[in-house]
Amino acid sequence: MNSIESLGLHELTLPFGQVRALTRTFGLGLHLVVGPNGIGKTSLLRAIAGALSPMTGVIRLGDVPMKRHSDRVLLAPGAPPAIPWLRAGMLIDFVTSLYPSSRRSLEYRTHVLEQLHLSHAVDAPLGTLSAGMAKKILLAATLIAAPLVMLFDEPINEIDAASRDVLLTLLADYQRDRIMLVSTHHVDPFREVATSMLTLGETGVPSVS
Ligand SMILES: Nc1ncnc2c1ncn2[C@@H]1O[C@H](COP(=O)(O)OP(=O)(O)OP(=O)(O)O)[C@@H](O)[C@H]1O
Repeated sequence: MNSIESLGLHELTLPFGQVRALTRTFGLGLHLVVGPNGIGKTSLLRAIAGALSPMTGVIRLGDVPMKRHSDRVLLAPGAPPAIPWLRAGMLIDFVTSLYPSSRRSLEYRTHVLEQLHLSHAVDAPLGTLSAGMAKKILLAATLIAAPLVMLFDEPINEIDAASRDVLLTLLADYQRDRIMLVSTHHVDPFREVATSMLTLGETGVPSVS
């Protein structure tokens, strides 16, 4: 699978956690990354996003090193940047402005914000948002920027059940034309939408569906 629509990890070893000589290919769809605390799930997502340099190994999108495709990958991190005065909507608009070739329409932006009950939160400074609202802002920015590779670090931590269901629906809409990696400790909510599951710290790589 060497088309642009495949994300390949080749003998990847990371400086933190226990990712050692990991080889794996992800196609279109949603892939779970699971494993115990500290094993290296976040580090793996950060490496794919270009925020952490591997010790050894290569990450490729199709045949090309991922670092030459920085406009095609975005990580929704676990927590917002420490810029408390920044209005949430400005963060969304700045992030999405970096993805001109993939970002979605204003109608979709409005749809996502309404569905996640964020319409009023966009005017609030990040530092005044609850953890759950801040998490939803980060998720919304990624969903609206919509690059080929979307990475979500523990996306359903902190968010309420209704928002979780909305998020799962929004993610399902991208199953056919995006490569999504989701790190999580909660597999069950994703069973319907997940294509595969990578379990770090185990030799086997069980399939979800
Ligand atoms: N910048 C850093 N400097 C030093 N150690 C780090 C750094 N980033 C991560 N680590 C360490 O690397 C290990 C893996 O961290 P990582 O956050 O990737 O794990 P994780 O699997 O996502 O854990 P959790 O499930 O608790 O979120 C941890 O022991 C962590 O303390």
